[in-house]
Amino acid sequence: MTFNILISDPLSEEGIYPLRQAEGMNIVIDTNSTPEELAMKIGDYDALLVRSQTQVTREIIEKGTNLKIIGRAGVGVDNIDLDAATERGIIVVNAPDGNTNSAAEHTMAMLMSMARKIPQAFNSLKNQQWDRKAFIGVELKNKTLGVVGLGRIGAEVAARAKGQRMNVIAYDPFLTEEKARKLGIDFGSVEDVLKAADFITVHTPLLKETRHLINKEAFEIMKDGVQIINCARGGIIDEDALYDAIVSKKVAGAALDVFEQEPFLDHKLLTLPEVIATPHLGASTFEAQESVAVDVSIDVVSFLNGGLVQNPVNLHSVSKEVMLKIAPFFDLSEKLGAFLSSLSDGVIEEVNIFYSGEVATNDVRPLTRNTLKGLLKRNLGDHVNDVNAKFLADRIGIKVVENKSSTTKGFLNLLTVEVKTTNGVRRVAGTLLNGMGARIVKVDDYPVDVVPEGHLLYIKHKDQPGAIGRVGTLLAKENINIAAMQVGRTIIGGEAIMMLTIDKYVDNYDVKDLVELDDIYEAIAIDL
Ligand SMILES: NC(=O)c1ccc[n+]([C@@H]2O[C@H](COP(=O)([O-])OP(=O)(O)OC[C@H]3O[C@@H](n4cnc5c(N)ncnc54)[C@H](O)[C@@H]3O)[C@@H](O)[C@H]2O)c1
Ligand SMILES: O=C(O)[C@H](O)COP(=O)(O)O
Repeated sequence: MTFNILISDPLSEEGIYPLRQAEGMNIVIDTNSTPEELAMKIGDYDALLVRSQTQVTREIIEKGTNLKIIGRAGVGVDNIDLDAATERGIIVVNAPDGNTNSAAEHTMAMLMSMARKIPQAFNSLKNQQWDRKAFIGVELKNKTLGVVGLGRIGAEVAARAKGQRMNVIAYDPFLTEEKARKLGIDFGSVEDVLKAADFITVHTPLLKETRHLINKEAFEIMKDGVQIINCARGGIIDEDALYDAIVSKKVAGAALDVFEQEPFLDHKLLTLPEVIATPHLGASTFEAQESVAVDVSIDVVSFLNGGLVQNPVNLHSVSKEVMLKIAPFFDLSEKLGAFLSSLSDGVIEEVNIFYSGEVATNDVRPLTRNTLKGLLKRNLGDHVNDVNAKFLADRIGIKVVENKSSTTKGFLNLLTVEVKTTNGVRRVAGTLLNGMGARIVKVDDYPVDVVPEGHLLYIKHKDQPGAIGRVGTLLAKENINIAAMQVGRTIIGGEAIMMLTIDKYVDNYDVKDLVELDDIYEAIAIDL
């Protein structure tokens, strides 16, 4: 059997050796097609290998009628429509580790070049100027580097910065005090990091939560003369806000490898002498390119030959028998995890999942992985799936405990998820109502009956007349329409919760005024 493989971005020739030497692989390298041309020819291929340039859109995927696997030779999969691939049963694999070192080294190169104005000085020299006054830099030693996102690359950058005798302070939703102590760095909230740092480097994925994480308000709380680096993803920093912050002299320098729109030839940030930039070169080393190409090539060969893959991004690996019995709970389990990721704050230390009733008589591990997927996705992004969710939880150091009991607890089946964080314990329970779909039936100790979908608002308040009215009036003022409402309490006159379904997406900032109202204790936006 012969498989047709299309490589549509430049990959290392050494790196695709596993593909070249495998039997039955017909490899076509075509890195010049327009999106329209790619859409025309993709139907002939079993596998597509890309970097970040090829946009693997829904249209391309839908035209890929023979496509079985998409390999991303790198980390970010934001150029691939994962939903479309999953819907079409196409597995997406990436190479998450192969370019970590190169991206970290590039970040350090940008940091040092920026601090010592090396690109600007070089340009001046090339223009036949011997100018020693215009390019006075600053030392890194004893300065503070703020790292936002301490994953693979962020942690490598932090280690290197310590080698430069810098102090490092980091924020990552999965960073605990103990982990920070082991790494010899400080930890704090995003605000702590932004306030303390002389240099700030971002290393998060680009997600709804991280888009414009560094915005006008963030610049305002930073030190005067702060310098910023982005070697992660364009869009984490609001480019207009960065421009204004540089012009107003709040920010003394910016080093950018990635941009909101790529590629480009003209960019207003590049008109500023304080900005240095590279055209998305973080992973562009011989070593990284060979390594990521080897990793995806091995996975492509293995998958096409019916084997396992090392780095699945969207694979749902559930056996048919298990699938038949537990598939109805898949969506609910993910929603319970997602619900708790918004409800709980602090660093997650432990997840307890209680299965009771009939469902508990099955192998529920795929449901547990799906719950973890829901829980982790908000911070780790779309590459978390039911296959890699447990692996990621283990890597982060989250203890996961499955508890099973065939006792029914009032429902035929009940899934209860409990998350222990550094700030306490939160719990949510859900079930499937015969013919009526999924319901959340308990939040912490409060009984409710909520459809787990759309935009929800959790509000904790005192159980007394007027609370609902005050909340309704304030939401009306903000033009937030309430579609459904549930109130739950354990004792009359004690604490109670409201669960609202609202018509539009809001974040916690949008509803922060609710907790200023009398007897309203907590207001949390939950997007399912
Ligand atoms: N410039 C390049 O060529 C290049 C090369 C490789 C990777 N990247 C990009 O670098 C970034 C990091 O890659 P990685 O391999 O280290 O990923 P990773 O998944 O190992 O780490 C990302 C970290 O960001 C954290 N995070 C998520 N939301 C956050 C938030 N709101 N605030 C703070 N932290 C948050 C996560 O908890 C995680 O620890 C990605 O965007 C990736 O696409 C760029
Ligand atoms: O996400 C990544 O791996 C990097 O952004 C590298 O992208 P590239 O493969 O296009 O260089």
